[in-house]
Amino acid sequence: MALSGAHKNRGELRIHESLDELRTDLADYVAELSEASVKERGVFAIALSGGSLIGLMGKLCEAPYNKTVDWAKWYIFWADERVVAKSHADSNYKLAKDGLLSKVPIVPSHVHSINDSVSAEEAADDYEFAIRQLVKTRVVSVSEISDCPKFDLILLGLGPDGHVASLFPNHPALNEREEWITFITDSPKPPPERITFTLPVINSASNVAVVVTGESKAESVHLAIDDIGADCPLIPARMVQPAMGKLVWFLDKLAASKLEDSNLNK
Ligand SMILES: O=C1O[C@H](COP(=O)(O)O)[C@@H](O)[C@H](O)[C@H]1O
Repeated sequence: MALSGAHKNRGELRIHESLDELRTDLADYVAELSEASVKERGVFAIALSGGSLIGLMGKLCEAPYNKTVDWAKWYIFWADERVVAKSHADSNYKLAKDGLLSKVPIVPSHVHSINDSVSAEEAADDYEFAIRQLVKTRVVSVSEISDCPKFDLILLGLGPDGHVASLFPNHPALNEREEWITFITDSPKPPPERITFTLPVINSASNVAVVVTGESKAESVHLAIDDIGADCPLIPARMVQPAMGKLVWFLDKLAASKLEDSNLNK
């Protein structure tokens, strides 16, 4: 790891010299959380995002992880999904299926993807209902301080505009406090129709990791993490603040290039 650091409110920073190093650290991190969760609860409830994240998780399909991780105990969810057919190139499910899930022995019935044959609103309702059933059976545990599900791990990417999951800057979905899953039909990034975990669900997780690479995201990383005063734009990534859980940022050098030195152990 090139640098590490910690911001008092905004989590642990892991900054990597190369993408290869980041991929290995991310695979180690996910494998360790999986092992701890299976030991404690018998299952590992993990929520994925789309975008560049899945490619960065690729090492999990390789030795030693493909053999050592207890894949049969994994339950897979999506922190956000585009409301398109599962075979569509824009589908976050398809991305994860092709890049990860088809390469490791996941139990097919443990893969909880959205209903893609209904409207975005119905897909969000259906997904929340499905998660509520899994909370009842303790596949997903429940937060001690809210009525929200407590995922063992939520993995997020970051858009150059500061969006996480499908929570976009200045969008009303950011204010949703009642629903676990909400929907949007006007995403500024195509495709327009999406469902997304709400901030209360993200912030109820036991662990949240935000995985960010590339210079185009450096400004958003700075705005999400650094202390930049009251008049700074409140981008969605800055609102990711797990109440009881642990937040870790996996960054490459380019994504970290605008971070203030005071956050880094140099
Ligand atoms: O639209 C989305 O974008 C973000 C970021 O994607 P990236 O390719 O820039 O890493 C992603 O995390 C989210 O799941 C996806 O729906």
